[in-house]
Amino acid sequence: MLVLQNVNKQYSSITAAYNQCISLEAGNVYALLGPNGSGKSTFMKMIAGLVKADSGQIFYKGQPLSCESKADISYMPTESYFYSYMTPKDISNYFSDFFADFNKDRFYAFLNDMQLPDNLKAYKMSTGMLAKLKIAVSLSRSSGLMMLDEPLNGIDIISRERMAATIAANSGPGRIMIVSSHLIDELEAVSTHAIFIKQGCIVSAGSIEELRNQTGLNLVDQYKRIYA
Ligand SMILES: Nc1ncnc2c1ncn2[C@@H]1O[C@H](COP(=O)(O)OP(=O)(O)OP(=O)(O)O)[C@@H](O)[C@H]1O
Repeated sequence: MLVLQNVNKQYSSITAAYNQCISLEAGNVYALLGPNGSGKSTFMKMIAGLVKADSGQIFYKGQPLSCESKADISYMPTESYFYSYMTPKDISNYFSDFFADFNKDRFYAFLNDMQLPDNLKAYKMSTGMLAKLKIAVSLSRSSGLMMLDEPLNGIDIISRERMAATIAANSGPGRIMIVSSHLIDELEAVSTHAIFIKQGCIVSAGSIEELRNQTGLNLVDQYKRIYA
């Protein structure tokens, strides 16, 4: 459903050369793993069309990326992107104006589940509340390809497990979910596949079960073996 062929992005500090063909299938949750600066966000931003690859090609549902395909692809950045004066209620109006697939009922159900008030301005929210709000906004769209960049950052340990489970519960047969995180334990519990990135290159990828069988290690120990 999503194919990257020899995609390459050159920055002065690093060449992100995802120098192989990788294919991602609907129904799966991909844990995108790697240390700081390894190229996880760049990988997602190229798929979202926010960073232009210098070479290589990206195909979504059999077609090169286009305006139509981008309408079905969502990317949640690491940073908070809300206007400080907006409440969740304002944010739901704002996003439903921007995105035809934004479902307000689903958004309010997430607010309720996450115990976020709909009338509190963003500047009054804690880091964790803003992180949950970003997840609520992202999951309220019906994109076929959903990418969440470090969604668990700033969320307390109890809520984190719930948030990870909520993300996994919103994957499905018609959707590819790609989630980056340094919280590998939480992510392993809810992912079907893992992609390890090192200095801009994919160094290992596959289903979590396959990778466990091949290496005899859980994801944390595979991570240590690759990067330590
Ligand atoms: N706009 C940019 N201009 C120049 N270099 C950039 C730019 N964006 C990213 N980079 C470089 O590309 C490399 C990969 O960055 P990226 O943000 O993709 O890493 P990451 O794996 O998401 O890191 P982290 O875990 O810290 O978020 C880094 O060396 C970074 O400095």
